[in-house]
Amino acid sequence: MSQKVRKIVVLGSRSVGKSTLINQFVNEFYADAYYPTIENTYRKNIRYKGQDFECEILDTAGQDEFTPVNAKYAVGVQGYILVYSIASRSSFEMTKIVRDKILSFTGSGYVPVVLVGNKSDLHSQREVTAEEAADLARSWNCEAVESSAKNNDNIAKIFDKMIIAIEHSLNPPAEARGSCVIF
Ligand SMILES: Nc1nc2c(ncn2[C@@H]2O[C@H](COP(=O)(O)OP(=O)(O)OP(=O)(O)O)[C@@H](O)[C@H]2O)c(=O)[nH]1
Repeated sequence: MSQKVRKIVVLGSRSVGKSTLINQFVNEFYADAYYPTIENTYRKNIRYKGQDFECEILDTAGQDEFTPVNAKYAVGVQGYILVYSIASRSSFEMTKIVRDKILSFTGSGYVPVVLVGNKSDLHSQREVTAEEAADLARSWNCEAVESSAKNNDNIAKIFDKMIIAIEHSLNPPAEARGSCVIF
């Protein structure tokens, strides 16, 4: 069966673990060292419902409120993984700013997103509850996942949920498409 290509962009504040979680997923590799990313593309196949998806995953430099969303992060992109650290409220707030920028750049009211609270191993430093992340995700009509790239906890789940969200957006159920009845 032919492979479908899915382009996914990973965005979020600096040092929340974007590169680390991608490396855990793609290369099963974890490093404690921190090297700020400029930009990197990774590839990995994901199998979902008997279909293979060739995922192109774009790792980006940490965002702040002044970082523009450029065409690279929008043209041909089907889904976004927005990452914050559960130990950083400001990084959680940044996911809202980044999503708003994507919506205004693409001129759409909805984009497939998985909201990821990484560093879930840092229990004693937690600043963002799982409930408020779930509430935010619900308001975006998307899913929230807490992960630890350090412990390889829930990393594959992030990408599974991303593929599901993209497939739903490309093939919405009939009622969401506004089905008609022919007599
Ligand atoms: N405790 C803990 N540390 C993590 C986790 N994920 C990443 N880190 C650490 O956090 C630091 C930053 O990780 P990166 O993956 O480089 O973060 P980034 O978001 O790609 O950073 P930028 O390239 O600046 O945007 C590194 O020292 C990682 O080892 C995690 O799940 N738990």
